[in-house]
Amino acid sequence: MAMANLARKKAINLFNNTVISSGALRYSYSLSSTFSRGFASGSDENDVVVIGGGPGGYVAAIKAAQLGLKTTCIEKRGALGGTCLNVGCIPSKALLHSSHMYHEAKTSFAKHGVKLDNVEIDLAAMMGQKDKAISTLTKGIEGLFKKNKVTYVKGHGKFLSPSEISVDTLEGGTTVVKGKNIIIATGSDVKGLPGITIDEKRIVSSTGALSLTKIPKKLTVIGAGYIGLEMGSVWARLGSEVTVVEFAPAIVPSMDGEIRKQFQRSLEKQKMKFMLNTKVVAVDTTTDVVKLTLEPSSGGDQSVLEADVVLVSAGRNPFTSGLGLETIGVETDKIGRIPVDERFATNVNGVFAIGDVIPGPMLAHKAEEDGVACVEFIAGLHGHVDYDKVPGVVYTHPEVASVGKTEEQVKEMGIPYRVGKFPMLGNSRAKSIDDAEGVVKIIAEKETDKILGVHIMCSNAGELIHEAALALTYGASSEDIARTCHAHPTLSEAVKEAAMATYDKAIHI
Ligand SMILES: Cc1cc2nc3c(=O)[nH]c(=O)nc-3n(C[C@H](O)[C@H](O)[C@H](O)COP(=O)(O)OP(=O)(O)OC[C@H]3O[C@@H](n4cnc5c(N)ncnc54)[C@H](O)[C@@H]3O)c2cc1C
Ligand SMILES: NC(=O)c1ccc[n+]([C@@H]2O[C@H](COP(=O)([O-])OP(=O)(O)OC[C@H]3O[C@@H](n4cnc5c(N)ncnc54)[C@H](O)[C@@H]3O)[C@@H](O)[C@H]2O)c1
Repeated sequence: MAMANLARKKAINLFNNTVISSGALRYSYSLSSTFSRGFASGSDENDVVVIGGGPGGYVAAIKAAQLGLKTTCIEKRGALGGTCLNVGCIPSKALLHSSHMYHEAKTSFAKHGVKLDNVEIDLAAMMGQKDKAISTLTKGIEGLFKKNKVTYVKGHGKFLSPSEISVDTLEGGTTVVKGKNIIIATGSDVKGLPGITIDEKRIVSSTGALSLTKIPKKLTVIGAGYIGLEMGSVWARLGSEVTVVEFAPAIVPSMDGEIRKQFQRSLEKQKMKFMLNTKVVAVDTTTDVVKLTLEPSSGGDQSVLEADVVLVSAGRNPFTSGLGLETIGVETDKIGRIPVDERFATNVNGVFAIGDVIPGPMLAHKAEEDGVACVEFIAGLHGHVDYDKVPGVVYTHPEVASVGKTEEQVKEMGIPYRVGKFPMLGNSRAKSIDDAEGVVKIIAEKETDKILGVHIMCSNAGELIHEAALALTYGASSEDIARTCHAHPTLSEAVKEAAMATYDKAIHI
């Protein structure tokens, strides 16, 4: 999927040859026939119809409208923003923040000379603050649609033909929306596990875990990935005894091994328990407590674990149910994803797909990048997304953020490399705020010093990682970062020091 730099340069040359006018960029649609079915001439036909109003879909719709294309977005949930805004990124970050404040008030404020009596949780108020954040943001996107003249159709869309979508509208009735180009941005849904029925009360998906009305005494999490660790952290901070059952031998299997070990130790200090190499083989909900039968991943003696609530967070599946893909012949792969080419085109002419429904990391910012690039291709321009440089962040405390290759991947590729590390204990800002857990790790090619991967565990790692993402995007060396002046005292200085340690020596350790 990633477009090579060479292809990008070619694209820019093509762009320069065709569309620059008086110093301003004017978009020429002369190339569009190569990429799409062209553009609408009739009054009721759209240039672009987007099915799904999540981060992939709504961003694609706004960008298409900004490029001068007549655009409609169809969304069935009655609110824009998709999984991310309604039941994903935003509510989880709201609860992570609120629960962190509670935990800090209970465990750290006194050290800073702030004394409070009887710190209490008002769970309803906490949920209320989360809900307010969601509704403000979803209304904000509706405002952006109006500003950019995107038509918003509320309802469930289904293909009648490659250029016609039948919509069962939320207000009742059916309407047909026509488009020269259709973008499928229908996202993903929780992956269920055999024999486990999600009721969103005692056996919950992330959606249920974001809206519990009572703090469970015992919470069992199935899957030590992004959702399990973030939602596990929320409820552990609020007082639940959290046990995470993970099939693989490690938490977040995609993470750099060294960082992952430190991360697990940190979560264990926060009283989260881990049962690795373990699978759930049966769940019994017939009594007051849920009983999970566990077994080693490779088979062996069984044991029983009791919980009040069980969170199923073992991954997500692409969502295309009821979309009528079979009517128009859009192909899907073994796990239901829609394969696309480098222009996000499916096997059916004029039908494109982006975001969680296609292969690649299931992340909101990746879906947004897909959306922009896809409509740029439709408009006859050249989009660009490099999946190797998509940052990933686990928003626990400390946060863990990474971009580029892990040390294990670099080793496997046989590239000679150097590693530079800097512990947060050597960072004056982290020490001054008494939040110095973690490390910055940089991996660079030995011969050229070009940065291959950056892994950060610390408070605000999710903000710090973007310096590294930019460095990777522009092919920077560790010396480039090390010689860039960083403001003092900041957590970012740890990135500079790790870069110094990569090509030479750090100062403050
Ligand atoms: C608990 C949780 C936390 C997360 N946290 C983060 C995070 O912190 N950072 C991050 O980057 N990612 C996070 N994610 C992942 C992120 O939410 C997804 O990667 C992102 O939402 C994908 O965007 P999308 O536009 O492809 O799909 P979605 O956001 O899933 O949107 C698809 C939309 O299409 C609509 N739709 C589906 N079928 C139809 C149809 N036939 N007609 C009309 N509408 C339809 C759906 O209702 C939905 O609103 C999180 C996910 C979860 C579950
Ligand atoms: N901060 C973020 O960016 C963020 C937050 C939440 C979700 N997300 C996205 O949402 C997606 C889904 O999140 P997720 O946490 O459900 O998936 P995940 O892929 O991150 O983790 C799933 C985990 O479950 C384990 N697993 C799978 N089957 C199992 C089984 N039968 N028993 C025990 N463990 C099992 C896997 O080994 C893996 O570690 C992720 O791909 C992620 O991209 C991102």
